[in-house]
Amino acid sequence: MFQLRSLIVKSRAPFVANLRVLPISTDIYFRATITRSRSSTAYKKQTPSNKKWKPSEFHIPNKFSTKDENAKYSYEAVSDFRDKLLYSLKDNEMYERAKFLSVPHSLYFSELQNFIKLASQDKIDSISIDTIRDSLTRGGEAEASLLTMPAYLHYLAKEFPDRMTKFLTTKSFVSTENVHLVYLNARAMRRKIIMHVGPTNSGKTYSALKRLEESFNGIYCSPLRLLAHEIYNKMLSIGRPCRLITGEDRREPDEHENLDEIPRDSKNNKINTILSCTIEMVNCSSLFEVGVIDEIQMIQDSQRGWAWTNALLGIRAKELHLCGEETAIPIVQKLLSLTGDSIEIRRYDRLNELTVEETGLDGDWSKVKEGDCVVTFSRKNIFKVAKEIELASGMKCALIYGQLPPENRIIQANLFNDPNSEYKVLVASDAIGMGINLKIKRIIFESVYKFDGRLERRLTLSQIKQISGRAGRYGISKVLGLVTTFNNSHLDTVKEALDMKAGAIQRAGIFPSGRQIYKLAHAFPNASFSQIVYSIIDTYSPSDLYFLSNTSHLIQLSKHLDQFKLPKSSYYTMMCAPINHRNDFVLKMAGYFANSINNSTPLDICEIIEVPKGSIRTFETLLLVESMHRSLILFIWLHYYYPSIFWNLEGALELKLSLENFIQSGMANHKSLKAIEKKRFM
Ligand SMILES: Nc1ncnc2c1ncn2[C@@H]1O[C@H](COP(=O)(O)OP(=O)(O)OP(=O)(O)O)[C@@H](O)[C@H]1O
Repeated sequence: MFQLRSLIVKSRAPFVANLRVLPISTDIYFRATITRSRSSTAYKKQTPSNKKWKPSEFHIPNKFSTKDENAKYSYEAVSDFRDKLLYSLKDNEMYERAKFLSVPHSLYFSELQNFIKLASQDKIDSISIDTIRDSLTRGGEAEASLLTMPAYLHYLAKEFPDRMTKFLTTKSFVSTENVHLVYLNARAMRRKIIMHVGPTNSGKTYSALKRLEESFNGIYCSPLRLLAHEIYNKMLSIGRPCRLITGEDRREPDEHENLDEIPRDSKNNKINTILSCTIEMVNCSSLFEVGVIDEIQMIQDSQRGWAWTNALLGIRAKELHLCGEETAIPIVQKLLSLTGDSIEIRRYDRLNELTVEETGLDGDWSKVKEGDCVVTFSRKNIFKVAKEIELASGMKCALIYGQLPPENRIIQANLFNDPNSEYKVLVASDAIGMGINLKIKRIIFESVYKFDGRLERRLTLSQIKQISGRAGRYGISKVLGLVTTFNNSHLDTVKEALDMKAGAIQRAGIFPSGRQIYKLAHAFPNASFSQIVYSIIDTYSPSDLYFLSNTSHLIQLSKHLDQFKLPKSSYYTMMCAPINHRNDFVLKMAGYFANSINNSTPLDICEIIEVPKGSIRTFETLLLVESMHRSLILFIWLHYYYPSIFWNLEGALELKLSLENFIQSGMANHKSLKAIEKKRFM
């Protein structure tokens, strides 16, 4: 656990002492790994006759398949899956979850063997061997248990309904039937949906935005903060009053416009504006003439897909434009067949050709040229690669990565786009993978594998297409787009991905709604935050149309916040708040903020965080300042929900600007940043 320095955090701040003692267990859900190995004979002995279980399936597939593209299957993990399931379901923590839903002890343990036998014979409706096997190999017992526990409880409810009444009541609260009817205001209208589909750089968003510009009032939903900022600035630049709402930033038109000159709605005298927001911040209550949802294929994203489902079902726009990949057509059609909205599909072709080069860079950074963007997948690698490129090629690199505040990303993007700047190369993470228009001539994949927190996974077809699509943007870059790889051996993977069609999307992500949380919190008045979260996960019924978005971050967050006895009314706010559960500093600050909510203690962030003196000399300081910035963003977010607790917004915004300037000074000097020994910062 790192120590906060008094230099950076004012020592009189009350939380400093607290922070040092808070136990943060990052391995609660990811501790289980696959350790036992089996010989192939043992594997054969255990393997049921089911033909799906072929050892060949458990190696990294050479070719992309639409079914599974990425998992590094471990054959050992599959061979003893019965033991693992039994072991994980017998775990006391698992039984506690069942107990919370009033499952009798005797029933829970007496039926376990039977359930596992049936599951291994693929005779349990709600779960297939394939899914259990996938999750065992991907995430170990902990992840598999997130799937098998609900399956087991559903099995018990089917076989012993009289003994599972509480489970059945809770299940009815989180039902996935008629999700579309939750949005009654949108259901009260017949919307016209126009779906713009095609490859990257084909002008889909351009066409939808043209319609938005002409509209009386409208909403643009972005997959990224940076893109929401880009559209906000674009609208202002053409004289359209625009609002911006992202998890961390809210801007109203009166900061930029003369209010008297702005056209007003004749009925309620409200200003007619365009709203540019990140998709999680979508407004489903106001009525818009035109709405635009960008990158609709993200509806299948395991973490964030729910936000696209929510926007698609909930936006109250007479005309709703969806931009994205062709693969999203089936799921959109299925959902719209329920809502009764009309749909028109417009197809687009790529405006600029995209070519994969004949060879990679052969592992040689001196082959990098002006206008290249090198894509790599960790913050640590971004700095390392940039340094190597600057040494090998003599060209300066701009850097863009996920943790960098959007304001700093914009500065870096502008430095790269400006032909007169000395920054000729961009080194970026996949944060540039969607929508953003950068003057990139060639994309270079430093690797085609990305660590997802547990395993190195090959990039998906969609990721490779999206990232490659940043090269040769029509109207910005005058040349055709080029793509290559740092390692020659990765080139075929990229070629293959760009030639392949991704499979159709069949299911949309969903996430517990505020209403469900409210109902459950009332049904279980003494329950902790994590018990409420588990009760949703455990009673969720699989559906052909929806899947429950990845909840592991929510579990970790809720367990952490359990220590602070949050009021129930805050559960949903904290669930949606911008809290990166992998960032210890932010997680601790979230706990501290939760404490303030619990005690109704007013908090001035300027009393807690201050900009460090001097300059950034180490990666650690840069990361710490980035984490402080993220905590500040969380504070600002909470201000909008609890203004009397999280007060002094003006001071917080000033501090935000100072931190961004400080970060910028570190970025300008990134080549001379040093690492101190603690690697965990990176
Ligand atoms: N008709 C047009 N006239 C001028 N510029 C255009 C036109 N159509 C597209 N562009 C420009 O081409 C680039 C790519 O367009 P756009 O962002 O709409 O592509 P897209 O299909 O949405 O791609 P992606 O999915 O990669 O975001 C943008 O810079 C856009 O401004």
